[in-house]
Amino acid sequence: MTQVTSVALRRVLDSRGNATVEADVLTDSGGFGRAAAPSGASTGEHEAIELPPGAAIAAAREHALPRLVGEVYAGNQREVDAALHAADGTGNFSEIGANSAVAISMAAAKAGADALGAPLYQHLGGTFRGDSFPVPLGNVVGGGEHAKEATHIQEFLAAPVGAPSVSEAVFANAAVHARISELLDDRGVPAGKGDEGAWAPPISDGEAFEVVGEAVDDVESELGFEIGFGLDMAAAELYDADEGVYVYGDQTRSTAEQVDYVADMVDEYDLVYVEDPLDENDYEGFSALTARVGGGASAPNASGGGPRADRTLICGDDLFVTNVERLQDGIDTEAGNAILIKPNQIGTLSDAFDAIELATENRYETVISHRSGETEDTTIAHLAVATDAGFIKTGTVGGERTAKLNELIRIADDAV
Ligand SMILES: O=C(O)[C@@H](CO)OP(=O)(O)O
Ligand SMILES: [Mg+2]
Repeated sequence: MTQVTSVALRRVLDSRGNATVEADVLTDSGGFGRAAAPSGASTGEHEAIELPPGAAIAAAREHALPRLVGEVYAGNQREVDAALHAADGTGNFSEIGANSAVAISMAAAKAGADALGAPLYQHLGGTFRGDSFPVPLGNVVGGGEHAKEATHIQEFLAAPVGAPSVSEAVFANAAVHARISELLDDRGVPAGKGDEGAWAPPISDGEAFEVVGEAVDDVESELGFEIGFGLDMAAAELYDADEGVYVYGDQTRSTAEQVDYVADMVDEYDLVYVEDPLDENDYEGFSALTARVGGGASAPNASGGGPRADRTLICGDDLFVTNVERLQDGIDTEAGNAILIKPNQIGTLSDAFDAIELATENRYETVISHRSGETEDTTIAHLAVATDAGFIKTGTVGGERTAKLNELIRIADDAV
């Protein structure tokens, strides 16, 4: 029923106007799945390798398709993903491209779900999933690698941790985004948008903290539930390894100063979430900051599940790159208490699941994430529900972002 009978690959557009890989997987009973690879701009140096789409497609056609078509069952995700690894043979997908691998892996999951007649989240997570939803982290102001002449910090995020439903959470983030536009207008600041649809105003990080803090407070009072404030600092992009300092325009901070700066911002703005506050190789700095503001990596979760609002989440994205070995190093050194999960960083859904499982066993919060270059693909919405993730980071506005947010609303409405 779920035996793979064909895999088609093509180049399609992503949200930045670049080419990316799309895969179609078909099974013998007519199950069909289509998925496309996203692409990062602030990529971690330890990520699986993305090849130019044309090269990734050619290599996957040559090496992977013979191991998939007529050979594996789309309903057996581990078998599909093992075939992709065997076809690649390198450990980091540099032969067939992590972009080809992830597109095929996700398309196979959808084809398996289709053949079995189950929604994707249920195929991936089992029949008891679908009642608990992630808190959407909404990028509302940003710069870094996602927008020129804007803030040094890559993402200022709204985190509607008190929203009574995922739909209200999604609309709360859109309301914060809209409120920021008004506040920037009041200040006479013009603002275009960055790669993920966040406002990209030419203001200092300090001013962005003020504007986002005010917008979050305004929308929180208007809607009557708690909206937290978070950041993705993408600090590896700020770090000058030769000098050992973080560079914010003409200001620099040593590692100790960076830890102090982040801890001060956590206190001042009551941050619920800080991603990549330090360089992607600085486990020590992550553990120092986690000990200071993260409540310790093994702090008990007072609510017994779901988002851990009792502590600031210190999340590793470029640090862990969805990789179980790097996460294990983090667990051993108590570096961070949350992990960003991006399937294309590691190349397959099975590898992403392994990282989620290891994180959960060790009380690390999981945050399922988009990339700055995206498509209309909605797999990550299903992955978040399937794994009971506490958070999803997938933007606030813009078609490729709302595709995932609206899919969460549909899942909650039993409409998928
Ligand atoms: O750093 C990040 O978390 C992501 C997504 O927001 O950006 P990119 O895809 O450019 O790595
Ligand atoms: Mg990040």
